[in-house]
Amino acid sequence: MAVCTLNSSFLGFHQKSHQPPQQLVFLSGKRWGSSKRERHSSLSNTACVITCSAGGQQTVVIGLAADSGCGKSTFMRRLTSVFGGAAEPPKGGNPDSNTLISDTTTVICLDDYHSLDRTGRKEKGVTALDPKANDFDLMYEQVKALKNGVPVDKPIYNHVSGLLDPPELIKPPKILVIEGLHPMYDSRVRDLLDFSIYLDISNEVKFAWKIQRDMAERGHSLESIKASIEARKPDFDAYIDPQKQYADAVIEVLPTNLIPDDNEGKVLRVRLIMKEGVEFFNPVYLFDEGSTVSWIPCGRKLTCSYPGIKFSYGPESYYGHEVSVLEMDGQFDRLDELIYVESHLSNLSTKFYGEVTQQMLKHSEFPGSNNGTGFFQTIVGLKIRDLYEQISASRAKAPVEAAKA
Ligand SMILES: Nc1ncnc2c1ncn2[C@@H]1O[C@H](COP(=O)(O)OP(=O)(O)OP(=O)(O)O)[C@@H](O)[C@H]1O
Ligand SMILES: O=C(CO)[C@H](O)[C@H](O)COP(=O)(O)O
Repeated sequence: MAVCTLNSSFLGFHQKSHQPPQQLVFLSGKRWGSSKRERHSSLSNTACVITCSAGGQQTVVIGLAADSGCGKSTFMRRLTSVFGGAAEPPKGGNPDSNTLISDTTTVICLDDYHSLDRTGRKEKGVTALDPKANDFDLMYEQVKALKNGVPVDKPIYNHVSGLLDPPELIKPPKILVIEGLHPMYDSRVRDLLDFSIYLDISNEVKFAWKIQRDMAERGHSLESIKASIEARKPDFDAYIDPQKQYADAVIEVLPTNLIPDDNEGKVLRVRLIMKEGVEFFNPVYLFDEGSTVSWIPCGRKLTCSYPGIKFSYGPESYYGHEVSVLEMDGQFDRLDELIYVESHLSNLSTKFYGEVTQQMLKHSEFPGSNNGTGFFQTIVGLKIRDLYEQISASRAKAPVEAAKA
């Protein structure tokens, strides 16, 4: 049975009114809708669009939370690559759009829901991390509309000018990724997520990455970088960091334990924390599911230079949830040898032997490709593809089952 939605006013779904689009719903060829709605629809001057999906298929919504400069864009590039095809900003749109669209995925940046522009935040003395600087009502309404197959006019926060630009039209994709500071902050938005990820970069590592990027690419001084991190910290602790308790998967990035008192931040210890009992998500395991394992793979099949590589795996508790944790400390010398590690991991959701290694080799120039950040981001990308395929299959089956009953 097809479920079709006639949306008569998506172009009028403006940020000020916060009104969801008018809809007429057709089920099995019958039309369901109040006469008031029909009147509104027929009188409307706005453009119409019919979104129709076989089997009531909905958009799968993924949330990715992290502080600024913590690798969200890099992760998104790895994720879209798993689905094939390039991700690009909307064609012919605002050149400063933050949106990336590929055949399967649309990634929207939640900075677009800043309700205060740069000047407004300065005047009110709030940071972009403060919920007061963001419009969660609109975020909720628009993510819900997209999930239900209805296009929206999403605002754009322009990072170049610091202003709110006119909105851009976003059509419902197969997979919608909402990435940014607050995808799990508002419980209404959180409840719309089919899967959520938190990139948890420790302060030491965040500092090292920010210095590397902002000094080299943006011409900031060391002092100004330090000041900006310090200024954001109280709001980060209050509003961003607590979201990790809700995440289905957390990628935690810490300084290495392999070099005593290391303060260079080059060698990393990365932990993939995977919640147990999440529908359509089976945590990855090393050797034996549920056991506690420590593994040093360096030797004949994996080249390691100082300080080597150490993997660990086992069950833990995280904010009161049962989780499985896979940890990698150290870095790879040769990416083609990663196949050796991959072959010892199970539940990877790959479509063929060596797919993780292939993805890693394809993007060897991305930051984190020689350590657990790139490795685990790639694995999470494959798990999201699997989750999407399972959700789609179960939704396609549901109406058939209902029709049989
Ligand atoms: N895994 C990694 N290993 C080393 N450095 C990294 C890694 N991921 C990101 N970085 C560093 O952090 C910078 C920011 O990465 P990226 O653009 O992916 O983050 P972001 O969260 O999207 O940032 P923003 O929100 O500020 O746009 C990169 O230019 C790089 O210097
Ligand atoms: O934390 C951020 C999210 O990426 C930005 O700092 C926030 O969007 C504010 O932007 P700008 O730096 O343009 O004032």
